[in-house]
Amino acid sequence: MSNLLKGVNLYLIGMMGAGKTTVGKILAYHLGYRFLDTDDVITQSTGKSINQIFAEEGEAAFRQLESDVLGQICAYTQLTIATGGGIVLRRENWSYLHHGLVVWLDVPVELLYNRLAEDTTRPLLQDSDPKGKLRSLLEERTPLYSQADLKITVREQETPEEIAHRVIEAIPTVLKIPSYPG
Ligand SMILES: Nc1ncnc2c1ncn2[C@@H]1O[C@H](COP(=O)(O)OP(=O)(O)OP(=O)(O)O)[C@@H](O)[C@H]1O
Ligand SMILES: O=C(O)C1=C[C@@H](O)[C@@H](O)[C@H](O)C1
Ligand SMILES: [Mg+2]
Repeated sequence: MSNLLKGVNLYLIGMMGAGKTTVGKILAYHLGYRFLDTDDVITQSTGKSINQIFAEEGEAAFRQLESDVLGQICAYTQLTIATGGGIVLRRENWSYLHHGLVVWLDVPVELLYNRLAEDTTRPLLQDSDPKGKLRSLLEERTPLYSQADLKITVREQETPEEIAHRVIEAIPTVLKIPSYPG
């Protein structure tokens, strides 16, 4: 299985709560890849939670950190990377993402909401209408997520293992094998 992607990085994109972190760890295991999460790299390198960064420095500063981290990560190979839900917002991030294979975990708003209802770690959901916020973010970002190489539409009740399995099955249909001159 570790040969499937020939070292090409796999980037998971999608909304908050889509399962990028959860499914990404399973995919990394099956692919024989290392796992990285851009949100975790940011919190570890700054020593601050994402809530804290948003509150103290603002979203724009967080987005800059996110681009910096992505720029560093894409120099490596054999990684499965769970990205932050908003990574798709900056055009420059796509030049990094497209070094690898980009998989969009597309999850209906109802399911996202059920998963995140009790969660206070997503600053953008600290809203009087979190479901409405999820809906408007998804609407705004759908054209961006659609730039992924692969879209996996997640069904209710589908386990992270099942989703990871579907991603692995679909990879050969969209493979990007590095080409070497000569
Ligand atoms: N297939 C699934 N079935 C049930 N629960 C799931 C599934 N995938 C993820 N979850 C749960 O949903 C929550 C959000 O998942 P996760 O943190 O992996 O999402 P994420 O896409 O990484 O979100 P973020 O962009 O905010 O980092 C977690 O509590 C996780 O356990
Ligand atoms: O969807 C988003 O904009 C975000 C998702 C999370 O992964 C974090 O990156 C942060 O909470 C912002
Ligand atoms: Mg995550």
